[in-house]
Amino acid sequence: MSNPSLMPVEQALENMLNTVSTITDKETVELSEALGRILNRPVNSTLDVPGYDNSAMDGYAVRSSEAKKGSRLKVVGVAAAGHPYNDAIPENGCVRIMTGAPIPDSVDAVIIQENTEANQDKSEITVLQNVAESDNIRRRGSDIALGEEVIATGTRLSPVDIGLLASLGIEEVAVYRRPKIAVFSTGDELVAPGGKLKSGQIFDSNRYLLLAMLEKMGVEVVNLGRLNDDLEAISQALQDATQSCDAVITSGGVSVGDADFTKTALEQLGSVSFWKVAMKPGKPFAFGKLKDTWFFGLPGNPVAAAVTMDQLTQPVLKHLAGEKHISTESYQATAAEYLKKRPGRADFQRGWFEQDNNGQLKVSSAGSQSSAVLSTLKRANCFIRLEQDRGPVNAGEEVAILPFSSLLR
Ligand SMILES: Nc1nc2c(c(=O)[nH]1)N[C@H]1C(S)=C(S)[C@@H](COP(=O)(O)OP(=O)(O)OC[C@H]3O[C@@H](n4cnc5c(N)ncnc54)[C@H](O)[C@@H]3O)O[C@H]1N2
Ligand code: MOO
Repeated sequence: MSNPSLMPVEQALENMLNTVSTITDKETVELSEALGRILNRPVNSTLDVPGYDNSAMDGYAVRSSEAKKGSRLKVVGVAAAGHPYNDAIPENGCVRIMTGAPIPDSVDAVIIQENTEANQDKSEITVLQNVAESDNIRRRGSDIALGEEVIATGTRLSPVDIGLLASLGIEEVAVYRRPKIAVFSTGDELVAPGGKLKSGQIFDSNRYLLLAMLEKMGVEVVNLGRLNDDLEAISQALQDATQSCDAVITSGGVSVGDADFTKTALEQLGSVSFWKVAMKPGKPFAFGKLKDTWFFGLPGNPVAAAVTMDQLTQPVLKHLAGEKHISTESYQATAAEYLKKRPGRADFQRGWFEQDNNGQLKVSSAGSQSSAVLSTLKRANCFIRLEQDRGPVNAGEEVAILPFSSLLR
């Protein structure tokens, strides 16, 4: 059933991830510039968080042994966030305390305001309920302890990470240099958007799609434009890209047609590790190297270019960029309809999934699965991932769905 000249998707990914090594250069960036950057070494806390025992509630700081139901305590002072109470507290005394305020010495609990009754001038309270030691106290270091690792190497910094770093007072972080990735498209028929189409011409959509996906990845992009189906021009562009780029991504010209020169150019100048993957769309994907620059030859059909960028190239570029913990979200969903599928290649069908009234995930086809039809990629919110050797899917069968990654949204 399988075509031996096509490499299974998992093997293609493994091959690339084992071949490509992570960038070694690092740099220091300020916190305000760090969003989406990848941490080059772990961040350990230089503080205890919280930095001191403090109150979780508005109420009264008390000695739990004295604050028994019915007992009366004298209010000897006030502690608020930013305004600690530093004096001694006499026997059967307590301190009015606000949320976030440091816990004064010699008390061990906070009784919430609702469990007390204050006299007219609020100089005394009556305890309405017992309180136990440590009640309503947020202990020093209970969130993060001094020295604890808070963010691991290889983490792509999220807004939450940025907030966490700020809470620790960290203003600079060590990150990997961003990879520099060149993109060009090939095809005599291609016209840049804004131009005028002559007979037999189409607009170059792939380059814009790929550049946008790369921008979302946070890499440095180099737009090398559109090239004619010309071996010399393509060879020159590939050589130019090796001067300064970590990787070059092309679209088109990797199939078997008379004008498919990209792969030929790479074979002459560098080396092709593999060509043709058992996936649909995306079969004529090529991977190789040109001097120190990695090469990803994506197919020309727009959906095949998008799928191979998302499913094959993205994980490898993340690895190149230093990102660890690269995972793909995948769920089981019930096929709402019959899905065509032939054994031989793993399908990444464009689907639309949603939850039905019972909370069950249902998925249906987004329409045409032709790799030339970009509009159904727009109408989809997931890929329906069907294994290489399986046949069609009947309505009601369970299938794997991959909700679109941030690159496609
Ligand atoms: N005899 C065979 N023919 C084809 C095979 C095959 O195995 N045997 N594979 C098919 C598959 S699968 C795909 S996908 C395409 C990929 O071909 P290429 O990568 O060589 O791409 P082109 O031939 O240059 O173009 C294919 C198609 O895509 C359009 N295109 C190209 N670049 C762009 C762009 N930047 N923006 C928008 N559209 C683009 C191009 O006009 C063609 O229509 O080959 C099949 N053929
Ligand atoms: O990559 Mo092609 O899509 O399978 O037409």
